[in-house]
Amino acid sequence: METKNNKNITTCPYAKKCGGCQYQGIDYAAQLKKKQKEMNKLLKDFGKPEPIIGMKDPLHYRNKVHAVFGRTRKGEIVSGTYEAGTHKIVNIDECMIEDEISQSIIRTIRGLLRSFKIRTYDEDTGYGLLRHVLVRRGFATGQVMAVLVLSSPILPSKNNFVKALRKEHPEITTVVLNVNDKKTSMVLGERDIVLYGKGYIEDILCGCTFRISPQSFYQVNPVQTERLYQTAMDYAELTGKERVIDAYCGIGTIGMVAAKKVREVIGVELNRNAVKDARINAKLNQIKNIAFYEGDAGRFMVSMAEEGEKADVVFMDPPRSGSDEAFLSSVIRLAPKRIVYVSCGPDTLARDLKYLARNGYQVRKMQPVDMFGFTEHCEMVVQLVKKR
Ligand SMILES: C[S@@+](CC[C@H](N)C(=O)[O-])C[C@H]1O[C@@H](n2cnc3c(N)ncnc32)[C@H](O)[C@@H]1O
Repeated sequence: METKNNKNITTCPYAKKCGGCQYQGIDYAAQLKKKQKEMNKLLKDFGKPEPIIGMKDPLHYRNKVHAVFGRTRKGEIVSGTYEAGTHKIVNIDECMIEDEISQSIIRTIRGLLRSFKIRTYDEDTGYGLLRHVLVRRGFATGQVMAVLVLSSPILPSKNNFVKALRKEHPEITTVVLNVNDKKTSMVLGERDIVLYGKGYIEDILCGCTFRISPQSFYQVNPVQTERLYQTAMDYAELTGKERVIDAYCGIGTIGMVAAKKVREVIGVELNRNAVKDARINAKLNQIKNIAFYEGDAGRFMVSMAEEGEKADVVFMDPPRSGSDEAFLSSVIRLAPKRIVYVSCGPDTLARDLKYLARNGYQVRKMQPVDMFGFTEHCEMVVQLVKKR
């Protein structure tokens, strides 16, 4: 596989079965053109998006690698991804967009299973232990977290297993056992048991240090995330006096990057573990003008609007499904001067922009950022300003 930006890149051998990279075999410059065209078309009612910010190196950018484990009919242990639209596992040795160190950790785990007599989980029968492995690496800190998702809290010979794993990969700084004993397509269960290290990793973005727990959301492409957040800060036009809301805040990244430039930040997030990380992150970075609330962003905004609260700037970064009417209608009541909408779902972004444009906001700037090379996905940052 070629590693440079604009050369033709040979197609990944798993491309068809995996289905994760829709732009396989397409030159990176041509991928960017396709995304630009797509964004221009989708968002044409609101103006013309800026030229897309592409990656310097579009390979191995993902800091999070997930592999599902199972067996073939012949009893061979396999790990990789589900074949598109099925529950058949495609055994993957190498992926061109995932972090290489994390991939090699997953291969090592696959190799260790037999000698430790660890059975992979069978979805149909419910027997077996190892369901998934998730590896996350802090690109700036080098810290690595391996999460073993098991159907039971008991991993036989766990200390020796961790020792054998760390012997091959001394770069691993923490190992967590996640218990998922439900018949579900969700990867992670609710309970985490720390087998080694601190149970989380840290990474650095835009000069702030962030603690990331197994269950918390963290952007998968940290190099482009810095450019994304920088654009979001520029679009917020902060002067130091603002009261800012960071909605759908995850571990508090956007709010904390903004905190140095504003009077006060309020963050809201649904995931309890992410809120816990966010609060610790504020302390870690000695940021005192920020507070985090756990809950649904829509409900939180409704209650703020009912209490007659105001905000100067609202950052919103919802999941791919976008925001909801409770949230959007309350934002309108809070009447911020600017809304900075960060989106990984351009279709739902277009839907939500339509609502905001009908209710007193004007789209001023739109910046596509490529966070997901080789896939059809595109991240967007949009600046909306309140009409006079
Ligand atoms: C795309 S992530 C963005 C997180 C963060 N802004 C960042 O850049 O890392 C979306 C976040 O919204 C959270 N979320 C999903 N539904 C939510 C809801 N109804 N209310 C509040 N947060 C929600 C998710 O847990 C996730 O952390």
